Amino acid sequence: MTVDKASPFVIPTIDISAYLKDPGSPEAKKIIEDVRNACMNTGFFSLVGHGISKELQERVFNASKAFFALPLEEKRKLKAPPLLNRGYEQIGSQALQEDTKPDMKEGYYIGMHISNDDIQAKLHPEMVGENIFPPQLPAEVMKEPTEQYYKEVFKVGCKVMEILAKGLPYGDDIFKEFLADNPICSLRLLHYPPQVESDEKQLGAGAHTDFGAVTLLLQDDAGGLEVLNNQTGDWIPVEPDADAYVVNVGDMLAMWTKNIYKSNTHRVINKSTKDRYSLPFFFDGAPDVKLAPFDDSEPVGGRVLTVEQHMLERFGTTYGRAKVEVAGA
Ligand SMILES: O=C(O)CCC(=O)C(=O)O
Ligand SMILES: [Fe+2]
Repeated sequence: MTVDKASPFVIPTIDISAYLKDPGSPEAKKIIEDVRNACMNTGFFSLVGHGISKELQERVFNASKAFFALPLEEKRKLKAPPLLNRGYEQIGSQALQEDTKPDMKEGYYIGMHISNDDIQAKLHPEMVGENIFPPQLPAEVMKEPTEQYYKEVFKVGCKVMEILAKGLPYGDDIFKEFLADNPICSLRLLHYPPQVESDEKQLGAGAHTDFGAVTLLLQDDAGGLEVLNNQTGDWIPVEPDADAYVVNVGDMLAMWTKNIYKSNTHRVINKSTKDRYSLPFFFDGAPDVKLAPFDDSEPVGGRVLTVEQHMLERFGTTYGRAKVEVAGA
């Protein structure tokens, strides 16, 4: 499909409940088509009918608020090296965009809890291992809701991967290896303070594409997420919708499909006058899977990375860049 140059920039709303009920139904076929079209067009869609309860989502937002309200000195203790995708990162740790100030957001990563003695953790010590939680917050406040939520969004993410496979011409099991043996995913709690002064170099999250296969994002009602319309250069706001996950294609899907599926640029600026909280869930997959085009043609850029190599490169670039800024400040 070619995108009509005059076509408006649309982030469609796709209700997947009929697919969840019966993946063989005619309604499910339409959902597969709609998801495929969204991936080829803007790389974004708004997913409803996911089945995750408001109550659980609310508990996770509350966990996030309780955590970020802790004193900075206590939050700073919550790191789990050599793991890169667990624990706390303070404001200014990452610069998702080049030539900007480091991002004005703080975050907390939670993953699949796997013992550090497990062979997978030993093989992939930067990406696979144990979750950590602040001792100050009772388990029912942070650990339980966030780990439960991780499980439920993971299940929806697996369904999205299944729907994606069915919309591609490479067989329904094209992501089998990617989804095998506890694929790496991260739930990220994010907090953006309000940006009182407008400074074009200071973003909440600088313009970037996501690193993984897909992202499932829940945002609160503050607004501030914007997607780039590549044809016009305009930034299109993604309006908050409490019922919806903003789902977007990440770099891995773009690499596998040679950019037929668009890993689109987006950014966050919290222009509201209150704190903004969001919960992206990144589906990054099995670390040894190769990010080579599915059609066996030459990869864009000529180089094939594994999931892990790609993730470490993107973590290294975006966190490394912020370190340089801080050091030179
Ligand atoms: O906070 C958001 O709404 C989006 C964050 C984001 O794009 C990311 O963490 O990759
Ligand atoms: Fe993102």
